[in-house]
Amino acid sequence: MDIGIIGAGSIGLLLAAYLAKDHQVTCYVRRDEQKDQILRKGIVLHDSQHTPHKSFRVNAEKLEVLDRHDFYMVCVKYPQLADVLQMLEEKADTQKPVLFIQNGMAHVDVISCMQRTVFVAVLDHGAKRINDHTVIHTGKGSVQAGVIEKREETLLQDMLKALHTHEFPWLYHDDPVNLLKQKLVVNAAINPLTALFDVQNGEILTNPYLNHLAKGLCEETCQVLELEFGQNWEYVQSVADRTKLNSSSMREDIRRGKPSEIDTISGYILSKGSQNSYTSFVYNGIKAKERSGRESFD
Ligand SMILES: NC(=O)C1=CN([C@@H]2O[C@H](COP(=O)(O)OP(=O)(O)OC[C@H]3O[C@@H](n4cnc5c(N)ncnc54)[C@H](OP(=O)(O)O)[C@@H]3O)[C@@H](O)[C@H]2O)C=CC1
Ligand SMILES: CC(C)(CO)C(=O)C(=O)O
Repeated sequence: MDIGIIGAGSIGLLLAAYLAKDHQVTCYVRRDEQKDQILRKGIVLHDSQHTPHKSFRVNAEKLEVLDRHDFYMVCVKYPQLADVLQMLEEKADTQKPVLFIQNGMAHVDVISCMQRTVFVAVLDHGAKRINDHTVIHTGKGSVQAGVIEKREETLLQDMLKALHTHEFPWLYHDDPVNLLKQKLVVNAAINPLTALFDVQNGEILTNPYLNHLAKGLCEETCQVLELEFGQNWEYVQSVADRTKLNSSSMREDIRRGKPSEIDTISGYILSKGSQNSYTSFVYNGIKAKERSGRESFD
């Protein structure tokens, strides 16, 4: 298949490296330096500490020259999604499907209104970009994708069969919105707290005050999403334990002065419910951090 991957950060580079083995891949980036690095050196993938790294040849282009492909995959973070959607509307082949892999849920409302075939996916891979053309596969998992419109099921299933390998599984899920909801509970309870208090994920379990706040966030999120609390709170705690030494993506964004995904995580919950005092506090707290970060760069 001929695949266009938009955004070559941790996830875009990871997908591009694995797909390049069997498919023709073009990475769309926004900086000339990144385009040059990928074209000159290929994508370097470190998939474990014990195997030598491998390099994969892919094409690279600036997003402004977005071309025709069989399948588009959007791998930018939520704050950059609006620019990409505009470019897709203007330049991408309207007959070809687009897969969105963002965390959070605010994008679902937006993409559901697009006049084209859209799919959503949830990844449980861990990936970390170490430079413009190198990515470490920090945690192996799968990509689970599903449709928004039932009538597009067969098309997606056929495409996933073409992408799937034992080494890097691409799986069909018949209720992707539910998967996104479960992931949203984890991100809503862990990400803003770890960013506000500048702690690793494990502190949610070991600091009783943070544990109390995380539980409150989890309760509010489950209520808005109409999910059972007990099971989801267990899940949040198991993820915090499994990733106890990780620094959450929101903490990293705030530390680097980059816009976070707060609007599609806590912001989405606030947009759907009214009595959410814990969520409102962390939402405004992260917004305040983003604002002060920006002022210090001005
Ligand atoms: N990392 C992970 O392990 C996981 C991430 N996710 C989700 O996947 C999504 C992507 O995450 P991740 O890869 O970590 O994010 P990154 O920040 O690493 O990558 C985003 C990339 O998008 C690029 N980008 C931004 N705007 C544009 C644009 N207009 N045109 C072209 N490229 C653009 C950025 O370019 P530049 O380098 O120039 O800033 C960057 O390379 C997020 O929603 C995240 O929540 C989900 C599961 C796991
Ligand atoms: C699961 C968790 C919290 C792992 O750090 C994550 O998804 C993130 O940081 O965005």
